[in-house]
Amino acid sequence: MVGMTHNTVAGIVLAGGRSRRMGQDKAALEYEGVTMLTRITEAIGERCAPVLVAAPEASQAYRELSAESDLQWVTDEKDGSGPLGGLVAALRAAAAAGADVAFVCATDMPLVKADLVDELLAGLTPSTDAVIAHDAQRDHPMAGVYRTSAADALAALVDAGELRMLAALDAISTRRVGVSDPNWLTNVDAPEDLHRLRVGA
Ligand SMILES: Nc1nc2c(ncn2[C@@H]2O[C@H](COP(=O)(O)OP(=O)(O)OP(=O)(O)O)[C@@H](O)[C@H]2O)c(=O)[nH]1
Repeated sequence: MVGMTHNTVAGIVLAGGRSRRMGQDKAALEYEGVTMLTRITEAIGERCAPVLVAAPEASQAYRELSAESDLQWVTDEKDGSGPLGGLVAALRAAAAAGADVAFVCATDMPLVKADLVDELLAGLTPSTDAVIAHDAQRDHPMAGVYRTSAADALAALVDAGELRMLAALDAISTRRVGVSDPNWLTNVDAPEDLHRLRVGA
């Protein structure tokens, strides 16, 4: 059955990266006068509760933003385990908050909309652990809905040294779906990406 309803869908923003290509922390970067983190948490907050921000304690985002923030922050269980390690910690926190499913995105996706959450949720079946967005270029594991019950399987991979998101998704039951507006999936890694977005190129 496709199109199940979910009582509680948490939101998870992965925000603990080092932003080396951008040269400054992407969570705190402003787009259209608002920080990326605020834009995204407000957009997904229309559908998701709680909204959790995952970052290692040592990350710039955690050190500089968490104290002043009204958001719920979840620290990675192990530093250096990358987005997958952050996802595991956040899925466990979402489960503890009563959510069976969480929408997951990166903090460098300023065009994420609540409609993306709805479209991915519509693709979740009883036997599916995750539904991720797919476009003509690639799969987008950081635009997906994940069952919180998948946390242990993903944690076992992290413990075994597998930190690649797409490889991890092959170890659980994952569906790929197209979304109606691929712009939602735009991510900005470097200053030129942000420039392109600002000039609408
Ligand atoms: N919680 C958590 N999030 C992470 C971690 N590493 C990356 N992310 C997030 O995952 C998303 C994708 O990260 P990347 O763009 O691949 O890496 P980055 O470190 O942010 O940027 P680069 O240093 O330029 O590679 C971003 O939203 C990051 O903030 C991590 O170790 N923990």
